[in-house]
This record gives sequence, structure tokens and C-alpha cells, in this order.
Amino acid sequence: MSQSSPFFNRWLSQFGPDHVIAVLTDLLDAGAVFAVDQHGKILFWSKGAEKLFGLPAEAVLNQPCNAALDCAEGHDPCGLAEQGQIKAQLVHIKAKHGSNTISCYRTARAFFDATGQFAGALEFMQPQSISNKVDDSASFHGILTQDPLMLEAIKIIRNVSETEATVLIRGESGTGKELVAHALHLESARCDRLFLAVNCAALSPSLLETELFGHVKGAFTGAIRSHAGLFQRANGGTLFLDEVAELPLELQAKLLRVLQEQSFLPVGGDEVINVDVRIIAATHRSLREEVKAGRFREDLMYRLRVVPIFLPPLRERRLDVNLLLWHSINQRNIQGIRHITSIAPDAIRCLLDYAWPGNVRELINVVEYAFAVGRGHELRLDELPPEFREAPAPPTSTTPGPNSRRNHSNEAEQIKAALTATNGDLEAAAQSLGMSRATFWRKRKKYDIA
Ligand SMILES: Nc1ncnc2c1ncn2[C@@H]1O[C@H](COP(=O)(O)OP(=O)(O)OP(=O)(O)O)[C@@H](O)[C@H]1O
Repeated sequence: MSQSSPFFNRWLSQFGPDHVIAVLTDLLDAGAVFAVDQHGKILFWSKGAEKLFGLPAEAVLNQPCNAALDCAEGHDPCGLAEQGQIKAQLVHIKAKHGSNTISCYRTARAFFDATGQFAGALEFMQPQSISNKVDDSASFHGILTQDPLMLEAIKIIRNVSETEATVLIRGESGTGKELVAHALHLESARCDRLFLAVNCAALSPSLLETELFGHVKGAFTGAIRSHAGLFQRANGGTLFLDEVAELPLELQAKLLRVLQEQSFLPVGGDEVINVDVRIIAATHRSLREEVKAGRFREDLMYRLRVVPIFLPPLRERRLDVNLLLWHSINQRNIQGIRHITSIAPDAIRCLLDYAWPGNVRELINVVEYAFAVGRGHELRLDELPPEFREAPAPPTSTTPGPNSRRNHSNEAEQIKAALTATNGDLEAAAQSLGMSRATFWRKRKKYDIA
């Protein structure tokens, strides 16, 4: 489908495509955009490129790209003509006559003329360290971290993605389990096939069964046509089963069969469907404990946790709080409504001491809140959500807090307060606490909150 309306060209010609492209690339403040012709000569050099490489447009326009930039990985013309496109390749670039080497993710797309000859390219360079407030950050398919345990998890993902092993990710809500599962898919040989996700806690057992395995026409009242389930739709790709510990026992048996035999029966069907799907599962619970309590099949646990990956909660990753705060701030700065360049000392102390029950999802919401309610270049304490000012921050602790009674009662109180504040609007209440709907539902059930 076309990406533009038939009126786009007319609209474009009013302002001139060069002006519109300049405005568009200015919006990508955090990166450099440039275009080269078929000989590699620079035809367009964005403001972001001027800023990133310290080279004004006049100095580089009509110059060959390799006369302006030295790329440590570079071959001429950068492999683009052969590959057609390059996606997030890490390159180390130095502006000619410059002294600093800049690590960037390079994404580029070549154009070819009617005879198939290379006709030029558009390139986007995003600096690896997206904020000058943080150094040594690692970004891996959108996962930002400086935490040793998280870096260890990334190492495991890189290695395990080359295999077909089943992976079980454990971590609290909002720690990035789905992001990690997606990264694993993108690193694997299945990356060009579908990645589908389902939250096993969010659906009733019967709905979950039809969602996973599909149903045939007439399987139950209302099944007026057959429906392909997630396993069938993800064939060749990856299926992410979030909150797998919530899977009812009868569905656990069916899942075990798919894992063992790569086949299943749709609801109401009598014909076996064969599939080739990689399963990545996640849970915030200990599956061993669930097995002990008789709620989870031991054989399925062993099948799922061939490679376990643990994601620590955000309160145990102080370095990441700063990194992710600045990442979220920079992302919003780009939108231009407000430009935050510093965080007041009392605000940053509060942010670093906070227990982050909703982990990274909550942190993103806190930044969104500050952008919504505050103005000016400094993020101030009174621009943080009420819980930062009203409740005293829990003591900094490296021992796991999520299971402590204190945190439990805090959490139950927070959920009740959020429900009152939003007049019982579940979606809004979950969002205000930085929780997904499923997590919010599960926690309400756990604390018996109507
Ligand atoms: N290390 C990280 N770097 C950047 N963004 C992150 C990171 N971890 C999490 N996020 C972001 O935080 C949000 C929540 O992450 P995600 O949905 O993967 O968490 P989850 O553990 O699967 O949560 P839930 O169990 O509630 O579904 C997403 O917007 C995700 O992009």
C-alpha cells in the first residue's frame, strides 16, 4: 500500500521537496541524514549531520563521501551498492581532519536506476551513545543497559539465538521481557518471519486455547468460520508466551505436545496441524515454586527453561535508571514541546531511590508525566508524579524487595489509590502505575482488590 495520499505530491510541491526533507531530517535531531549520488558524492547533508560530525554542509556538499568521513569499517562504496540496504550496522566514524571517533548505528538504503545500476543512497547515522550524560551504554535491538547482569543476559541472547533452544525469561513486569524476546527473534535465523506475542494471564482459559491453537468452523456456538491460532500464524517464526506460569494445566499439556511433536489439534478439529515455531516464554514467577505447588507441570518446565535468562528489577540497576531516564528524555526532547537538559539534584535523588515497582515501563511514564506537567530546561521534583513526593522513598536496597511484605502492602495501596483516582478505569489505572493491563489484572487478583 502506498505510504502517501494522492495529494502528497501537490502538498510537497508547495514548499519544495528539499525544504520538506530538511524539516523532516531536523526532526531526527539525534542522528545524521545524508544522501549520495551514484558516484558517492554528497548531495544532501542534514543539520544533524553537521552537529554529529562537526562538518558544515558547505564543506562536504559535492565531495565524495569518503573525502568527508573516515569509516573504520569502510570499503568503497561502503558495500551498499552490493547489499542494497544496511540495517543498524555499528560503524566507527571520524570526520576528516577531526580527532574524535564516533560510534554510530548506520542504516542505509540504495537506489538503483532502470538498468539496475547503483544510483545513489540515503543514509542515517545514529550515535551509539544517545546522550552526552551517559557513557559506555550498550544498545542491543532497543535494549539499553550498563548493568552487568543485563549485559550478561545480552551475551546469552547472542549465543542462544544461533540455536533453536527454548528460552525462559524471568523478570518482574516492565523489566523488558518482551523486548528481550523480540531481540532474540531478530538475532535468530527466523528474523524475517513473524514474531507474535500473547499474554497468558490476560485471557480466560477457553479464549486462550482458541487464540493459541485456533478452532474449526462449528467448534462451539458462534464459531461461524474456522480461525487460525497463533501457533499456525507464527509458523516459521517465533511465538512469545508471556506470563506462561498462568497457563491452565489442561493447556500446559497441549503446549507440551507442540514442543515435543511440533503439532497440535485446533479446538473442535480432528486433523493435526504441523508447525515449526520457536517458543520463547516469560514469567515473573519461579516455575520451580509453581511446580512444587502443583500448578505447573514439571516436564513442561524442563522443556521451557532449556536456557533461562533472568532480568533484574530496575531498582537493582541504578546505572540503568540514569541511562534510561536520559534516553526517554532525549526521545521526548526530539518532539520539540520541551527540551530538558538537566535534572534537579533533589529530583534525581528521588528518582534513584525510588523502588520502581513498574520497572522500565513506569520510568517511561514518569518522564512522560514530567513532559506533560512541567516546562523549562530543568526537570524538577514537583514535576514527578505524586507518589514521588507524598510517600517517602523506600530505602535503597540491593536485596530483592519485590517479595517483601512492605512492598506488597505498598503495591496494594498504590493499586487501590490508582483505581480511586481514575474512577475505576482499569486501563488508565494500570497506565498510571506503569503496568500492562495483564499485570494490573493479575495484581488485583493477588491482593483481592475488586
Ligand atoms: N533495557 C531497556 N531499554 C530500553 N527500553 C526498555 C528496556 N527495558 C524495557 N524497556 C521498555 O519498557 C517497556 C516495557 O518493556 P516490556 O513490555 O518488554 O516489559 P515486560 O517485562 O514484558 O512487561 P510485562 O511483563 O508487564 O508484559 C517497553 O516500552 C520497553 O520498550
